[in-house]
Amino acid sequence: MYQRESLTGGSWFNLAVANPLSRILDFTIISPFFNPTNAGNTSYIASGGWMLILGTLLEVGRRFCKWLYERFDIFQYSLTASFDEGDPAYEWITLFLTDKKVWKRSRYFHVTAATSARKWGIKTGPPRIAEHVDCVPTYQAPQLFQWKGYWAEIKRDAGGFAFAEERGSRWCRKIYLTIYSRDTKVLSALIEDARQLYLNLSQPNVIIRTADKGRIGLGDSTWLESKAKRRRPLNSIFLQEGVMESILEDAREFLDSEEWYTLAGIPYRRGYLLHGPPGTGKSSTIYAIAGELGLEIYSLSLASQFVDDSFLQHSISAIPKQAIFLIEDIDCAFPSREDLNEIEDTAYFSSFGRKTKSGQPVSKVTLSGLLNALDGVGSDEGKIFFATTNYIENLDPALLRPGRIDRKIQYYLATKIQAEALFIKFYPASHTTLSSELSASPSDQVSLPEKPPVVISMSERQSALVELAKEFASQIPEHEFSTAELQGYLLMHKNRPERAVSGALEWVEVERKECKERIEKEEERKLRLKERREDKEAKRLQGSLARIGGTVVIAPPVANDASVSTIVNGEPGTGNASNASPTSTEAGAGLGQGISPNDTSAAALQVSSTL
Ligand SMILES: Nc1ncnc2c1ncn2[C@@H]1O[C@H](COP(=O)(O)OP(=O)(O)OP(=O)(O)O)[C@@H](O)[C@H]1O
Repeated sequence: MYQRESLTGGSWFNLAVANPLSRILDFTIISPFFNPTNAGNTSYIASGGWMLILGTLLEVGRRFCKWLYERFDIFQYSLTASFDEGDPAYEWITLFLTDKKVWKRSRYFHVTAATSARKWGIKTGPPRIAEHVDCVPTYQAPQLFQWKGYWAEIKRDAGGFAFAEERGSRWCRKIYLTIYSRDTKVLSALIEDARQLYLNLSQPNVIIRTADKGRIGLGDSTWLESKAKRRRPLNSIFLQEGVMESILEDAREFLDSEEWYTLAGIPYRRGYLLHGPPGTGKSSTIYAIAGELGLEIYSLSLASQFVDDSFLQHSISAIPKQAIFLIEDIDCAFPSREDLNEIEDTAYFSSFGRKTKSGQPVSKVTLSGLLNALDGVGSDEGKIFFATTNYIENLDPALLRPGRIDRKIQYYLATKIQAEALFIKFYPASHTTLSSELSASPSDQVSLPEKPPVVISMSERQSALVELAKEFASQIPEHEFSTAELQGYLLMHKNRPERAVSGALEWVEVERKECKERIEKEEERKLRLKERREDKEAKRLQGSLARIGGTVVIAPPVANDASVSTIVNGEPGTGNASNASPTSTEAGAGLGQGISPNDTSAAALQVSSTL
């Protein structure tokens, strides 16, 4: 009775709405199920029912409003975009925020001294605490700022673990940009503004991105590591005449002809292979071209233990349009037969994966995986593919076919002309002092006669240096040393061009001697490996024959493996007779022991039956 009174008496709500409804409920819906004499209980249940209906109506109303809001854009006054770390757009926006000094009210900063993380060399963050670190605001608390009259807000995720199939988890960072406008063009304009700023600021540098397995995860965020390398002027690289110009022209033409490729139905991509001895300028060429064309480099090492076929596919498809995809030392994925044998014999597992004894990593990428990745969707968007190798002969013809590799450019050891150009570049007249200009220093007293310092004009110094360069070049043998080696030598005499010239002949002799020793050591190593392999094969064969009741006679190695015949006999029914063949390979196969085709020297094993 008390409850009924409290519901029906007193409040405006009960009088105006609840009362009539509860009566209806009382008499039409609920009453038939209860005893009419028990009026107190009935009204309690009726009020509950009414509350239920009211709640339902409110929820339906809320959902309806939400539906209207989402569908008809009535109440929306802002647009929000999110940026994932690892995506190039994330970098554009962080640089934009830094440039707009949005960090001013930030209270949290990330400090880094790692050069790889300090990207543009601009004054990022607050006034620098020290020149040796970068302070970058974390934007963990939302920050409001104005851009071209629009209010915007920035917020960064504190981070969270995102899980990616097969690849474990990574710490995922996002930036949310909310702009208080209903026009998507405003948002696009802001992002374009950020991109332009990024391009302008990074112009003196080439941005090189590398894939990072540690944080690979959802979406396309594979290229998490990036570093900025100072652009290298084209004229600081000395190649055979016209080589640099022709690559550059070809790449420029390619970048300008997207429409032509589309009309012709040809996949819009271009591949270059730079091959030749180490230290001849292959990588330097690529960096210089990237700087000249304003392209970013996405560099992947096939030797990395986390790079397998699916990673390769994923990372190529994550490269944006008009960028350079670079694979250095592409041959490492396809070792020569000799290397394969070595890997087989000596491979060991380190904490960084499988390596040969000499420390050469063994790639997990297969040829078909690489071909698929290069042919796949990801490779079809104006990407320029560059690969370098020291051993073109190890590459499969399938990889070298046009469409995958459109141009092959050979690099050579330095010529005299290159040596001369390098010398001149090394000693610019404006920054070089000739020893004749110096008063003899104590260290020079032994080798140089004491002379009073002389004053010479810049042009005189210039012509003296040109003469020195010619003299230097005349002492360097053609195609014997790489440009990197010559550079290393000149670095030893950075401020003393005359010394560089006078010591060149001696240096050549020393280098030749060291090179000879290196070659001899390498040959010895190969010989030891070969002997060990032959020994192993002999033991394997002996073991097999012992099992089937034969004997093995090991004949001395012969010069021409192919001329050696192997006689295999064994118990009837073991298949030996039918498998007897002139090559040890087949003989081995007949015994159920596979011998690699390269082991023809193992054909020196002559096997005869005791039966
Ligand atoms: N042709 C060249 N002109 C100017 N500098 C060169 C040239 N070749 C090599 N160098 C110098 O030698 C060093 C190594 O060069 P780079 O890495 O480009 O050679 P590479 O052919 O790519 O070697 P590797 O095959 O071992 O990767 C760089 O510092 C570069 O400045």
